[in-house]
Amino acid sequence: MKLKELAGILPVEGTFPDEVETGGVTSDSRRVGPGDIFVALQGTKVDGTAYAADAEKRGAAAIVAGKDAAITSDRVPVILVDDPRHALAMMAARFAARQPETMVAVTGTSGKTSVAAFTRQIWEQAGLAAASIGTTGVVAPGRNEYGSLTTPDPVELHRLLAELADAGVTHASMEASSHGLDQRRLDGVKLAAGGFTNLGRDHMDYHPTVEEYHRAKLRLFDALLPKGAPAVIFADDKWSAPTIEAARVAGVNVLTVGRHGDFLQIKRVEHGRFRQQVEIEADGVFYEIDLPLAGDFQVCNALVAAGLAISTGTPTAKALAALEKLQGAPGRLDLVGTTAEGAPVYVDYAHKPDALENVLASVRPFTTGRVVVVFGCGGDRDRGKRPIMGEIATRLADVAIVTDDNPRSEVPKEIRAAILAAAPGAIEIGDRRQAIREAVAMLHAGDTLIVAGKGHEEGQTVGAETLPFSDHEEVRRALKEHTA
Ligand SMILES: CC(=O)N[C@H]1[C@@H](OP(=O)(O)OP(=O)(O)OC[C@H]2O[C@@H](n3ccc(=O)[nH]c3=O)[C@H](O)[C@@H]2O)O[C@H](CO)[C@@H](O)[C@@H]1O[C@H](C)C(=O)N[C@@H](C)C(=O)N[C@H](CCC(=O)O)C(=O)O
Ligand SMILES: Nc1ncnc2c1ncn2[C@@H]1O[C@H](COP(=O)(O)OP(=O)(O)OP(=O)(O)O)[C@@H](O)[C@H]1O
Ligand SMILES: N[C@H](CCC[C@H](N)C(=O)O)C(=O)O
Ligand SMILES: [Mg+2]
Repeated sequence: MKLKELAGILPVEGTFPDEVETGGVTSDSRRVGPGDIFVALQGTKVDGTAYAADAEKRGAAAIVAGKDAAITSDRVPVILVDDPRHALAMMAARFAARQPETMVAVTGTSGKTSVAAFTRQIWEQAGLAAASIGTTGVVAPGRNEYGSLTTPDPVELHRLLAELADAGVTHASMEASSHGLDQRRLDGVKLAAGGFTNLGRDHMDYHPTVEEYHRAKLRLFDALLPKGAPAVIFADDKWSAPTIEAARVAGVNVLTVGRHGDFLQIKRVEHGRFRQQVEIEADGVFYEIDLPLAGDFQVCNALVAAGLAISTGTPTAKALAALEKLQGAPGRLDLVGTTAEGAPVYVDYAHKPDALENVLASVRPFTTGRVVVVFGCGGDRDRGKRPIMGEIATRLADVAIVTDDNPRSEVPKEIRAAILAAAPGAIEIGDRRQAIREAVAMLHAGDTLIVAGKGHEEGQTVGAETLPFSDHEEVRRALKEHTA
């Protein structure tokens, strides 16, 4: 592609020789090949402008950087723009030039992975070639692979979307993380609809205030969705009202779901350990749904997913009927087994306060005995959430066991101490395997155990090393020992 064809994204018209030919775009100098455009980003760790010379040496055809960058070159054009991350994403979209026709994105503190997976499953049941992209990776026909970020970097994302389109995928759902939205990773993706689940404390090590965190999430509605596009918003969260308000101001078509929802309204829920009965009203028609998932929050996720599918063309009755066959996303209130006396053991991904609060509250209605929780907090992550999660665990569980969850470079005992400071009566067992074993061993009939924080993860990161570790496997092993 000629550099001048990128006018509109880059201010190149008339400034550079027409013959500058470009082959692709990257923000990583180490990946620059001859003819690529290198975009120098101001990162959170290093300043990408420091690598411009390196990129030039590797054959970059042009360098793009922020307005205040001090880069000069005698050999290649240096183009300064207001927002280099946006320019990177838009160029990546232009080079890829294709994506699945119908794409939706969901944001919120909790529930994104579940909603993305559920939307894909509803489409699949409607006979469509569908994909989902998020924390648990990419799932598409004949493809199921793990990825490292919830919202991939734009160059990788647009490459992936082109691959999916080439493979015949017509519908794709993806997670829009606040980092992804803030860093413009989704810019250039043509979205047909957007979803919002909830907002709570998360990533306070990245976003200075919760308002700025909310602002980042709102980019989905005011910067990415076209005017008039459906915005499916869960109506029962404490952040629903400001979200609905902001989405209306942005000019998108707000469709609310939940107990206070207008588009899909929950009339009644009967909670069970393995499934729940839900009555929904949509456009004056009542639907009885036998949802094969536990946890009130899964009703929210299922409805946001149904809303996204319906608003992008799946008939309401079909989308709601599909909810009866949903499979939970791996590690999200995932029933691994029961003790001989019938006490269920779930593996869950709650690693932030609101998620922990929700998951513990959601098992209470069907727990006649004690709610037992095993959890920890990750190292090198938001330290402020530790006492908050300690308080939640002791308030909502009858037995709280504090253990390790990816201590990374921190001293594990100090992380545990920060949780325990707000968790009087909690039991401390640093070794996660032992913690799970002891929790399973103490279960009686009527109890429920939740092993929270790791969900689908398959490792425990201690220092710089990630040791293989799976909560699923540990629970299975402990259940076997317990019943032997
Ligand atoms: C804090 C954060 O979000 N960082 C992301 C960000 O990196 P950065 O721009 O800060 O990178 P940096 O290391 O400071 O480097 C600056 C620039 O110099 C370039 N560079 C660097 C070295 C070199 O030799 N040459 C060179 O060109 C880098 O490629 C980069 O463009 O942009 C990169 C490309 O998109 C991401 O890979 C990277 O994610 C890191 C790995 C990460 O851990 N991110 C997490 C926190 C994250 O994004 N999580 C969210 C939410 C998770 C959830 O709650 O579900 C997610 O979407 O996954
Ligand atoms: N709608 C919801 N409301 C509150 N908590 C939820 C909701 N959905 C899921 N959770 C809790 O959050 C955990 C993570 O769910 P999920 O992976 O679907 O969310 P996510 O937004 O993708 O999270 P992450 O940002 O960590 O990837 C679940 O295991 C559960 O504990
Ligand atoms: N995407 C999140 C996941 C955290 C999961 C939890 N197990 C932890 O390690 O804190 C992060 O990397 O911060
Ligand atoms: Mg996720």
